[in-house]
Amino acid sequence: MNIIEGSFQAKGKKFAIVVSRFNHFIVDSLLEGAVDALKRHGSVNDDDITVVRVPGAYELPLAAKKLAKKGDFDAIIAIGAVIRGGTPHFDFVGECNKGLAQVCLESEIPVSFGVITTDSIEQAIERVGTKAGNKGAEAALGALEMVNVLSQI
Ligand SMILES: Nc1c(NC[C@H](O)[C@H](O)[C@H](O)CO)[nH]c(=O)[nH]c1=O
Ligand SMILES: CC(=O)[C@@H](O)COP(=O)(O)O
Repeated sequence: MNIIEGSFQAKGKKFAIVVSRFNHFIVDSLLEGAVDALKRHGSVNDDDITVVRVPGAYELPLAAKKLAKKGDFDAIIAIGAVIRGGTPHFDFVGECNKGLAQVCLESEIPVSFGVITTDSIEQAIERVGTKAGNKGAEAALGALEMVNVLSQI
């Protein structure tokens, strides 16, 4: 039986992190977790990490598409925090995953999903490094593994 699975090792590989500024007090911790994971687990050089900031989660897919089209990156990590408010706006902004998945499939470049969608600030805080881990780091680990897996297919 042949099994293809990836390690996290990615020295020399290039990563773009597209990060939304909305809820920056949360997103900053997601970004920190993602960069830490790339460096500590992937041995990725600082110069091989590019951070692109956009206003909000709604803008993540367009920035990811432009980055994928440049062809300079082995993977893209999308980081954001969509926190439910008092209107259905959450339901629309949170759908940025559909655009990100489309970029991933069309470009055949891994676009990992580090956008948290929570009903409360407390839930968001739990997902940036307290009770529920750091979702930015998780997204980075997913990108590291996919770069390796795709290189073996
Ligand atoms: N409410 C949140 C937003 N809203 C802003 C949109 O993402 C977008 O930037 C705006 O509609 C202009 O096009 N964005 C988040 O990332 N998180 C939110 O909770
Ligand atoms: C996720 C959102 O768009 C949200 O922050 C907007 O808040 P509101 O629904 O109260 O306008």
